[in-house]
Amino acid sequence: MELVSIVVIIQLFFGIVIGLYFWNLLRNQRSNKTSIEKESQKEMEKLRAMRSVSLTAPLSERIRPKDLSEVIGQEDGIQTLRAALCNTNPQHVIIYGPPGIGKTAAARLVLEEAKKNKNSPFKSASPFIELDATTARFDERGVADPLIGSVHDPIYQGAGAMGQAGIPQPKRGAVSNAHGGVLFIDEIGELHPIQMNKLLKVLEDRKVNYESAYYSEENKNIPTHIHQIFKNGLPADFRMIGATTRMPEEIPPAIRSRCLEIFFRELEPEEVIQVATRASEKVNSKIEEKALKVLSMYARNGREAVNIIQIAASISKKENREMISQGDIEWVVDSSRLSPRLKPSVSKINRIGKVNGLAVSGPSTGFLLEIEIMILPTLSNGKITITGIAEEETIGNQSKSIKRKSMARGSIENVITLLRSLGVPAHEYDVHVNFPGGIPVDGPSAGLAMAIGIYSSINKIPIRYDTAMTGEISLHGEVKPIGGVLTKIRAAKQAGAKRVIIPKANYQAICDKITGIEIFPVETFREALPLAIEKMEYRKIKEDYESEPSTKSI
Ligand SMILES: Nc1ncnc2c1ncn2[C@@H]1O[C@H](COP(=O)(O)OP(=O)(O)OP(=O)(O)O)[C@@H](O)[C@H]1O
Repeated sequence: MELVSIVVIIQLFFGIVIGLYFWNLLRNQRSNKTSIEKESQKEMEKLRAMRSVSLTAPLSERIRPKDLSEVIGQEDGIQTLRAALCNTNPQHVIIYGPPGIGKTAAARLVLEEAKKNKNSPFKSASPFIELDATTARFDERGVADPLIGSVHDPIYQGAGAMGQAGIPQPKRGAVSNAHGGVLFIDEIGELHPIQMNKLLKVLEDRKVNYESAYYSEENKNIPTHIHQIFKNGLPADFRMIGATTRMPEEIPPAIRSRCLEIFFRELEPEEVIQVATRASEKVNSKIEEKALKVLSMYARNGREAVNIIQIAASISKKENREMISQGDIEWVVDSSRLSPRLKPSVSKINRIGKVNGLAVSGPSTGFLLEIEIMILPTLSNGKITITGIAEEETIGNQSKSIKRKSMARGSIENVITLLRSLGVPAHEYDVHVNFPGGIPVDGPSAGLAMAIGIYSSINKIPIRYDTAMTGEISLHGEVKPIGGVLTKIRAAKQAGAKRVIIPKANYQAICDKITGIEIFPVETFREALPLAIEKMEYRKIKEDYESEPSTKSI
């Protein structure tokens, strides 16, 4: 009897101990939970307080165009963008252009425009997902990849309840979030080559395939949706809009070949004025006309124009003035150390050995380039000196590039041979060609201008100051096509040229849309010459070299 009561007492004792242990555990859990909740409440308070504070949005955001028609100066680019995306079969596109000219603004608006077409595959709920390639870094082990997505394997911290159960969890990337809509990749040229290759695969397959060493088809713990994703991939059917300030050659050909390429151009001073005027209206300020003029000399793009207005408006308001003055703009320009827009203009007189060439820098910025040529009787077989141009240039892209000697020298040699074949004794002179201004020039497209310049110097015939020209020249005097012709024509017009000579092979009907400048498409040097030099003098030259037998092939 006594033994029984001892056993009961012991059982009771252990029962109480175990009970106390679990009770304590439960209490700890509860107090843990309450302290987590308390902590969370405190953080929520802080979050609410943070959310209640907001500075005003930058002006460039507030005046961001709300409709494609509000994007100034990019009519051609936008027309192509519409053609690419607002139809029954939208295409992937890449938009090239310098910074701050409306690429992002247009990309953000085109999906909304496309949705208005009832035959468009985009639906009202189609998403627009934006990703900045400069910050879309990924982890090589595949733990995190904001573009493609990744798999959280059970070993990773934060894998949660599923992780504890040994379940790998696929995490969506931007390509899947954009499913059924548009994925906008800003600065696509900065994407890491590995991400670029993965992106290509997704564009091809229209889905993302995930892999994990922790995935097993037999694992019954894994939920059906995860089995589905590992077996069939995650849908990623979208249209991509890439934007870049890089040159097309710097973008991998594989991605370029899948996209329609669209070029946005630098804004002209009058267009910068339009953006600035809208910006000043938005901040309820008026602006002097002279102030706008100064602004357009310094702001290279829409974003710069808006930023200048924002600061100038706050100066004028601080001084209780409604009007932004020329002085306000000058102050901003000076304190921001802005240098004036490079704005070469044609000279006012016809000159010997001075010719208006045309160059393109970046994807779509054109320049007028006054090429200077000086000749001196040679001391030893005709020396060629070139200044103002890189002696060596790099061609290719990020993954593969080669360096080569500047093509300008080869181009001048061609020109000299051509002139000699025309009976012009170019070899009897030392020729010095100078490209002032440090503008990057590609040698071949300045061929025609150099030929005209050397011809003018040797024959002492002035070149027309109102005429600009571009074109590669062959040994037989043919004017060969070059790149960026529309940009160059616009640059010629901007610089005050009234006439421009271009290769006939570059002429397109679209050239006629550019008003205020006469365009002369030519096939040969012989056609270009009378257009480029003073009329009176041409008659004489014509007589001279028509007597030369070697000109027949020209
Ligand atoms: N063509 C334009 N028409 C109207 N506003 C413009 C234009 N270009 C720029 N802006 C103004 O400048 C701001 C910046 O433009 P946006 O971001 O579209 O330029 P971006 O070409 O995408 O530049 P980045 O390459 O630097 O991203 C816009 O919010 C708008 O206020």
